[in-house]
Amino acid sequence: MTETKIQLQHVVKAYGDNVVLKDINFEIQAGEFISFVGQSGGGKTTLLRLIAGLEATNSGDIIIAGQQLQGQNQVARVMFQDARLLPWMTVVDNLTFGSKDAQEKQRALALLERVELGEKADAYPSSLSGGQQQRVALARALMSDPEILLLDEPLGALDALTRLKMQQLVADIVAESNLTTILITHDVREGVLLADRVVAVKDGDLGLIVAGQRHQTDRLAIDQTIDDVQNFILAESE
Ligand SMILES: Nc1ncnc2c1ncn2[C@@H]1O[C@H](COP(=O)(O)OP(=O)(O)OP(=O)(O)O)[C@@H](O)[C@H]1O
Repeated sequence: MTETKIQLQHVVKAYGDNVVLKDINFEIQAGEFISFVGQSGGGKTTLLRLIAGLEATNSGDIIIAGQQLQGQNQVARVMFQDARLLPWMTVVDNLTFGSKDAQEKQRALALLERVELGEKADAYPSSLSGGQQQRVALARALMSDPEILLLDEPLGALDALTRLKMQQLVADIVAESNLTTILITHDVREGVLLADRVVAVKDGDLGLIVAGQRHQTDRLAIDQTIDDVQNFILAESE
């Protein structure tokens, strides 16, 4: 039986007169991978911040595993476009925040191995490439064994090849851990390839929801879905 992990019920968010999210109703099942795509300013990041509990709704409810969200979402972790590592701490200390606890350090080292950065545990962030820093950020996000992973354009600043490799790593780790995942991306292809469902967020609404291509290899179907989503985004932006 599937468990509903995230429920958005009549969610409204405004900044002053600017109504950013109008009346959002959406459910995400445990283990699902959802991509939010759409043009800048559509409200994607705002939606993610509400689910993370970093901001409050004006009205409506956010329910996490059956419980109304109040304050910060304790079972979710967010990964941003920039890695936000602490420059004065080594890579492993960025995961443990300098804790001397042996088990915690063990877990951090295992996660660094998982993101293929075991040999960089004692390095400082400034000696790492952008892609490596994002892998550290991913490992750090996993330290608390979250149930929900919120990805706010985490691959946006990477070069094309590094980005493809990171997409695969994210897909593998999410699948292994059965994480419920939301990805915000401007890259419709990325959103379609990684997700179970793709949501085009437009003018404060969830305008189009289509099946993504996670676990699928039918190139024609993938290309068709990408076209459909791109056409929708462009058509709506007149
Ligand atoms: N803290 C804030 N105060 C005032 N307005 C805000 C705030 N955060 C977001 N907004 C406004 O909310 C709207 C939606 O922003 P949001 O960042 O959610 O869009 P987005 O779809 O994620 O865009 P992008 O893809 O560029 O990140 C924009 O008009 C933005 O100016």
